[in-house]
Amino acid sequence: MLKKFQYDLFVIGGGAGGLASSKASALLGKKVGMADYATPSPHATTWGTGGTCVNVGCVPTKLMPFSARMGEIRKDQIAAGYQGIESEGKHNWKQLIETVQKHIKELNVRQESSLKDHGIDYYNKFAKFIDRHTIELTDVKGEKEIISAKNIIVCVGSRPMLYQDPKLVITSEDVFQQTTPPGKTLVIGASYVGLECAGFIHGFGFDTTVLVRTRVMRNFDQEMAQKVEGYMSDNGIKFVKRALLQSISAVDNGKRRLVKWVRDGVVEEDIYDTVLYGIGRQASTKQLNLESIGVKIDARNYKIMADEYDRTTVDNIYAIGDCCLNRLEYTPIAVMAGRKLAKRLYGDSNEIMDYADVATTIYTPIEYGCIGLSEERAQQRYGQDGIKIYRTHFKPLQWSFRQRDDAKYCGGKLIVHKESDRIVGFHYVGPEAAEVTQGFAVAMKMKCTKKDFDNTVPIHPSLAEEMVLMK
Ligand SMILES: Cc1cc2nc3c(=O)[nH]c(=O)nc-3n(C[C@H](O)[C@H](O)[C@H](O)COP(=O)(O)OP(=O)(O)OC[C@H]3O[C@@H](n4cnc5c(N)ncnc54)[C@H](O)[C@@H]3O)c2cc1C
Ligand SMILES: NC(=O)c1ccc[n+]([C@@H]2O[C@H](COP(=O)([O-])OP(=O)(O)OC[C@H]3O[C@@H](n4cnc5c(N)ncnc54)[C@H](O)[C@@H]3O)[C@@H](O)[C@H]2O)c1
Repeated sequence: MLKKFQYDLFVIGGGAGGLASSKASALLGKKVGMADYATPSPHATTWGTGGTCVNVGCVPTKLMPFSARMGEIRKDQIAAGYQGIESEGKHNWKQLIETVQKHIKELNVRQESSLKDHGIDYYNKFAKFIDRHTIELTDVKGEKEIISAKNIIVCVGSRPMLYQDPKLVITSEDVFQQTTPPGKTLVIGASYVGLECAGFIHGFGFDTTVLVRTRVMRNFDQEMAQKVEGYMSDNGIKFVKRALLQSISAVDNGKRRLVKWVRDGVVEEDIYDTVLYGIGRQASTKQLNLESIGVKIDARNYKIMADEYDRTTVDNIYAIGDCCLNRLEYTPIAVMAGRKLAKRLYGDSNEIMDYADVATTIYTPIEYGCIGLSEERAQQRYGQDGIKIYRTHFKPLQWSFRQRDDAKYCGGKLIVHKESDRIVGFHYVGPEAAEVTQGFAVAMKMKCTKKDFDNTVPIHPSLAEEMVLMK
């Protein structure tokens, strides 16, 4: 019998969700194709296979803070008796970028060979719908080809939101590739991207200011947000709060940026070498032709409307990851959603994603990890009398080598629903927040109670100190 479609499944987007769903489908015996194409940023930055996380997201944003911390550790090494490192030393930004990019290139190659190993046809081409089963693919030279598929998964992710003068401002997409040091930097936005970038730029010794429209980390537990902000500002990062950006213009023969903002009705200004936007992201769905084939997208942010089974409004088209409405924008979420979707489509599973109690970490100079509700949200849900808060403050053992006044910002908080004794919020500010929070994520998934927590024996006395106080 003549096969009607070239592919059982075609995946648009080769990021976290695309790689996971295409490989899982191929392992279940399906003929799979995948297109991935990074449209250049306004600064002509582009990248290879693997999507946001590998190229311009998790991987570089974690390598940079780790690298920045190495400078900090130098001071501890001296106190711990290491010799010959007394000089402050200079940091070479270009060397750092080359090292980070080398690692990313290795990941790109690994991704491509893994696709080959799975028998997946990979197209480094921009995809656009012609109809619900037909896709036009365009390569970098503008050459086109058409493919057809029975099912299609859209996981095109998102790109940084650009506000004023994109040519005068860089984003998280550009900063990891530019070999010239950022110099004096203004970061606009004070959530994940803004604070992580401000943290590592300052960590490498550059004068750094964060322009904050409302509050720092406004969607997070505010007590914890104040700890992160306090630590960062005690260490020299400046915060300009309740400030509305007014204009950005090129000065000094185009080399620097004059930025004006309004605060308390007064216009203030300063000149920076670099201005970086970290003001959120927008789904990359605009040029996909989705609406004309019947796939509904949200008019405000162009996100695809998909149900709990990841079905769009067209029955052979599915959507996962950052391009979907009301999804958490994290790599492991896109990966898990992709695998589960493949197993529902081609395996015997009916399992859907559970988005409750997902752990997250912001890799700020002092890391913050959390799971579940903030104190503010818990109060809204259960009322002020319906919850009990347990707090701890501690000095991390590894910070004992020298006097650190900023240790006061380390701390944690458990939010407990009084009636059921269930822990509904976990918050931690301190070293290795990602690892600590990850460990607790399982307990939260198992609907751990405060009593379970009290009965858990810690691994190490220093952890005991951190945890006992929460009891
Ligand atoms: C700076 C930064 C740091 C981050 N750090 C973390 C972190 O520490 N932990 C974490 O969990 N998450 C982190 N994230 C979020 C994480 O990167 C995303 O949630 C994840 O990449 C989403 O995966 P995705 O598959 O939905 O989309 P993406 O990874 O964005 O992949 C989409 C792919 O589709 C391609 N594409 C788009 N349109 C087309 C088209 N028409 N044709 C062909 N290809 C197309 C894109 O170029 C891209 O390669 C970070 C994000 C950023 C920006
Ligand atoms: N560690 C991690 O897991 C990690 C790291 C980076 C990014 N991410 C993911 O990427 C997504 C995007 O992160 P993000 O930080 O870009 O977006 P975000 O939506 O989390 O925060 C954007 C911030 O910019 C502010 N803002 C918006 N417009 C502004 C303006 N004109 N002027 C000043 N401030 C403005 C907002 O108030 C908000 O605080 C997040 O949802 C997150 O899930 C995750």
